[in-house]
Amino acid sequence: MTLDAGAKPATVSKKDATQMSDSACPGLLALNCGSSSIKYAVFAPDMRRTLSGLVEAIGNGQAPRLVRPGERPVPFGAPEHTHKDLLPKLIEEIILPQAGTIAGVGHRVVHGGDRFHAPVAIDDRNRAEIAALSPLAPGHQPHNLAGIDAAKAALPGVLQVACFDTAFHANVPAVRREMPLPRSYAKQGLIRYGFHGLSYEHVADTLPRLGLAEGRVVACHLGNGSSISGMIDGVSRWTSMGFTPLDGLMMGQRPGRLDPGAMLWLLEDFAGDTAKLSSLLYHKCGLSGVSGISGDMRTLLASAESDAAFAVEMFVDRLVTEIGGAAASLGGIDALVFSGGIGENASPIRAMALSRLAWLGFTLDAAANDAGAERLTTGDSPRHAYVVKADEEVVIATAVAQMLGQHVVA
Ligand SMILES: Nc1ncnc2c1ncn2[C@@H]1O[C@H](COP(=O)(O)OP(=O)(O)O)[C@@H](O)[C@H]1O
Ligand SMILES: CC(=O)OP(=O)(O)O
Ligand SMILES: [Mg+2]
Repeated sequence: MTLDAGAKPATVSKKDATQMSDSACPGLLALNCGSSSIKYAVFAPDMRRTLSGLVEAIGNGQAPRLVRPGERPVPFGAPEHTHKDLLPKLIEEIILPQAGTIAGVGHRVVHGGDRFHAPVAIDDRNRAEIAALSPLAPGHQPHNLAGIDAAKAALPGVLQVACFDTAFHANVPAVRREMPLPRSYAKQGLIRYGFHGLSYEHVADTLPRLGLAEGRVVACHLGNGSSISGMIDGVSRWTSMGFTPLDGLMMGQRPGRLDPGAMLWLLEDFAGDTAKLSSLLYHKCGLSGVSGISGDMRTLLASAESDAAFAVEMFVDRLVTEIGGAAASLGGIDALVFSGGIGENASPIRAMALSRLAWLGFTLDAAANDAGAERLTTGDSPRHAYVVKADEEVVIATAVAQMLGQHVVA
């Protein structure tokens, strides 16, 4: 990740950092406000994680839960509570009492538009620019701003850094970034930005350890929001998401790719009420709308209802279709990566997808998949599939450390 400001990072060795006392080593707080969750982590300057947790199931009709490593989930707020309601309490009552001194806070910001291609220190001017992008990510950007405001109120004067989900996809070639519209629209910024870039950056950082520093990798971030990144040598060259996080795969509440004619028909059906159409597309479609039961993959996999099975089947069908599209666009595929809450945990989804991808050279190792192993394919499989645990937080904290001039060498 490169820096927007021309800061020259000083280098702190991991050994030096671990020899300092905690008070001499103020921490870095990473906040990841997603569509249905708030993930947090505090890191020491050597990128050791000293605290982490999440609040999940926000805005899905259930009571949100606070989940901390090694502890039972506990209710945290009421079903009607939004990210904005929960963030001050989370930061002031849960995170800060255990975090020690905080030197900087980094935030996931879903949309950077054509303005932000690298992390920036947040000031009033660029906060306003981030806010102006809210209509392009209404299910995310307001939550990201709520995180920025809550952290600023709790930690006045502390550096706040915005890290953009869109930045990773800046190298997608124009022929895939632009849409088949009159090109004047692309000049106005109506292009495919792609999202989940912080998660894909972590995947790209992990590829060398898997022996995949070079080659064509299709990475699937499957969470409440889901997308695919087609990478060549760790650089994004294809994305399933578009101008907004509505495009591409079927998601928890969002439909993914739709016939534009269907949108026109819906808009007429809603008598031109775009707010009503937006609410349908961001909150009432996908797994939730199709099943009529839940947008939560755990619930659907545990259900005996045929509508749950139908929604799951549609999710997998869309997934393998987009993986095939990414592979065709990259000119082939050398490896597949699953990440995100579904990608990491839902072994039946991975099994269904990999079984249907045998034609691309993936031979499922059912026992490894069921056991949650890192490699999901047999030793003699022509191509391999892996699980990489999503970690947007370490990418965010690294950007904050660099902004503070602490480039840690492990
Ligand atoms: N053990 C599991 N089995 C199946 N699905 C799971 C499991 N754990 C989490 N998930 C699914 O992961 C999704 C949430 O993914 P996550 O990446 O945490 O969300 P977010 O996009 O809000 O960050 C939900 O659909 C949830 O049901
Ligand atoms: C961009 C996006 O869909 O994010 P999330 O997975 O947090 O909904
Ligand atoms: Mg997510």
